Amino acid sequence: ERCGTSPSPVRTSEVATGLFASDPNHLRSPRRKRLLQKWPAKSSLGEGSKRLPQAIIIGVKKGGTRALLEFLRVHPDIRAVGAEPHFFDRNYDNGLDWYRELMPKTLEGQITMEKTPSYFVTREAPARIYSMSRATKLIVVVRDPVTRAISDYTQTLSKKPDIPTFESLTFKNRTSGLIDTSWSAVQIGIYAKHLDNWLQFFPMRQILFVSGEWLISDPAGELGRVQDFLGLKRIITDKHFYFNQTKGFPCLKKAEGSSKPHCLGKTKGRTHPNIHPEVVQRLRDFYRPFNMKFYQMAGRVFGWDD
Ligand SMILES: Nc1ncnc2c1ncn2[C@@H]1O[C@H](COP(=O)(O)OS(=O)(=O)O)[C@@H](OP(=O)(O)O)[C@H]1O
Repeated sequence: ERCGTSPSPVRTSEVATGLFASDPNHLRSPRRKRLLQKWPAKSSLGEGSKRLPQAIIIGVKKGGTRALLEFLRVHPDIRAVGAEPHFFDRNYDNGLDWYRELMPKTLEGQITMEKTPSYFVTREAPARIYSMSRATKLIVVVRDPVTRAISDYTQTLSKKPDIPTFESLTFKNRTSGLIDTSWSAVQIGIYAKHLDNWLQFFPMRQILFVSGEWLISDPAGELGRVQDFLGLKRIITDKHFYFNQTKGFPCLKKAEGSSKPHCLGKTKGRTHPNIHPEVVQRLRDFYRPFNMKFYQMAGRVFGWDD
C-alpha cells in the first residue's frame, strides 16, 4: 500500500492556524490525545476505501493500453486494477458493488482507474458508464488501424495456430478486393464509427486520445498529456523511462512499488508476420477516409496515412 503524499486537509489547517504552536504542552494535551485517536499513525492511514473508477482506459485493443496503465501506476495519485474487469461488456449483470470490490483502496484525492480495451467497441458501454457517472474521464489509446489489425491477428494466431492467413481473413472475396468489415480485426479500427457511439453520451472534452505510436517513441510526452487531462501534477517525466534495446520498447527505470527496471511481458511487442504489401495497401486505402474523419473528430492528426 502506498501512503498519501500530502497530509489530510484537516491536519494542514490545524498546523496553519497555529493550534499546536501556541501551546508548548501540546504533545501532552487532551486535545492532542483526542486527535491522535482520530488520526492514527501514518502506517494505518494508508488504508483508504474502494471507489468506482473516475477514469477508464476504454481502448483500443492492441493500442498500447497495458503500457499506458503500467506507466500511469507510477503516479502516487493513481491506483489501478491490474486485471481487466470487463465489467461494462461481459460482467455488467454482477452489479456496481461487484465492480467496486475489484478496485484498490484509495485515499482522498487519489484516482481509481481500470483498463478494458473492448469497451471502446461495446455498443452498450457508453450508456452504462454514463449511468455509473457522467463525469467519468475516458482515455483511448489509438494506433494505426492497419498495424493494430495485424497485431490483433498475431495475438489470435499465438493462441490458435491453425487459423487462416491474415490475407484470406481480410477479404470477403480476394479477386474483387472487397474487405470483410465484419472481421473484428478490421472492424475495431474504424475509430470514427465507434467514437460516434461515445459522443451520444460524453462530450469530447471528457475523452482523451493517446497515440499508441507516440507512447512508444515519446512516452513522457504522451504521459504529460494524460496527467494534465486527469488534473494531476506532471510527476511522470522522461526521467522515469529508458529505451530497452533488447525489448525494442521504452521501459520503466523503476516499476510501481519497486526499485528494479521493468519492461512489459513477452506478449507485448510480438513479432508480426509479414503481410503481403498489396493487402496492406488495400487496407490503408480502406481506412484512409475513416482516419480523416477520426482526426477531425479528435482534433489531432495521428499521421497514419503520411
Ligand atoms: N513500452 C511498451 N512495451 C511493450 N509494448 C508496448 C509498449 N508501448 C506500446 N506497446 C504496444 O502495446 C501493444 C499491445 O497493446 P495492448 O496492451 O493495448 O494490448 S491488449 O489489447 O491489452 O491485448 C503491443 O503490440 P504488439 O507489438 O503487436 O505486440 C506493443 O506494440
